[in-house]
Amino acid sequence: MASYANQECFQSNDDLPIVLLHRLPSFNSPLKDILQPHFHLLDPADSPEPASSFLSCHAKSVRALICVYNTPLSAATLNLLPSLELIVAASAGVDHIDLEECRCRGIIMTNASTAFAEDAADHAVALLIDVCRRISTADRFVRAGLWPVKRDCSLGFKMGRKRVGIVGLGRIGFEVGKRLEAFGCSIAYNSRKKKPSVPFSYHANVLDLAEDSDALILCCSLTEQTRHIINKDVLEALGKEGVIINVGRGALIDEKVLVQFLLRGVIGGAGLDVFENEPDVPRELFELDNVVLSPHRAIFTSESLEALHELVFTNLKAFFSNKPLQSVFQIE
Ligand SMILES: O=CC(=O)O
Repeated sequence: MASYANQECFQSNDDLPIVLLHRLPSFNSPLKDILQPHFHLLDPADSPEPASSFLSCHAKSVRALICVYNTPLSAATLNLLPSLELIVAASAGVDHIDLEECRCRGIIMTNASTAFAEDAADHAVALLIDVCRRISTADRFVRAGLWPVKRDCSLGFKMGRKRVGIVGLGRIGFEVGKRLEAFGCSIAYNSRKKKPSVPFSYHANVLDLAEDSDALILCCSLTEQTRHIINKDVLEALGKEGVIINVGRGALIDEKVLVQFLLRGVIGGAGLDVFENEPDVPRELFELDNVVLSPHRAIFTSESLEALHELVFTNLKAFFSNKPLQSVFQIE
């Protein structure tokens, strides 16, 4: 359990560095209590004014902003904050933030990948095991009362010793690789650059990676370069026993093609935590036993939220004391 004891003693709100909150969902509400003694928090949600006039009124004083979960942060909102220097993204993915605007203005960004990596990786591996071993299907079978009346003879696939390709070897991807190595899988990856000192083999493009893999696990960020990185050709290369797992963002995959390929048996199965138009999930997938679905919850454990709150606190403290930040997201 982290300690947030007051390291400095402030007399009033006027002494505190000002931090703006951008739409805090209820599961992050402890964050407010953690930050309140150390920062003067501005939360447009607490004000009767419309968010834009609230922002213009406080604009000059705001140097740091916390952007929670996936609420869009557009150039128009950023333009209301001319003094902004730091965005603390309380998410691993930052595709909801106008990165181009941040890059032009030299705004620094931190994200939550260090806090979320282990739990997101556990979820990716759980989806892979579930797709291969049909655990959710077996659960539905038992709950439907079918066991006493018929035998479940559907065969799954062995997961150990498979060739797994990881797309995006950031913190989450690396944790996935570590876990699957312990299952005897051979691990390869694709990312923008080959990583020095990583024990996994590198493929410079996703198509080659898919050709050499029994399962692909998507852990990369969604950017203009990675949108639909998993297209018809990549899925065909993965092949009819191949499995795809996505804990990154839905739009990494051309979802219409994926659905067609699953229905026609062009690929072997999918474990999906994220979708192109959340919370809409293509209904055709509901009938398929080789597909496991979860509602964008790979990072949701109480421990990872606790780690997130600690990371947000640490980064804000470091920023206002001119110390190095953790988990800086490189905007390219
Ligand atoms: O999907 C969750 C995140 O990006 O943190």
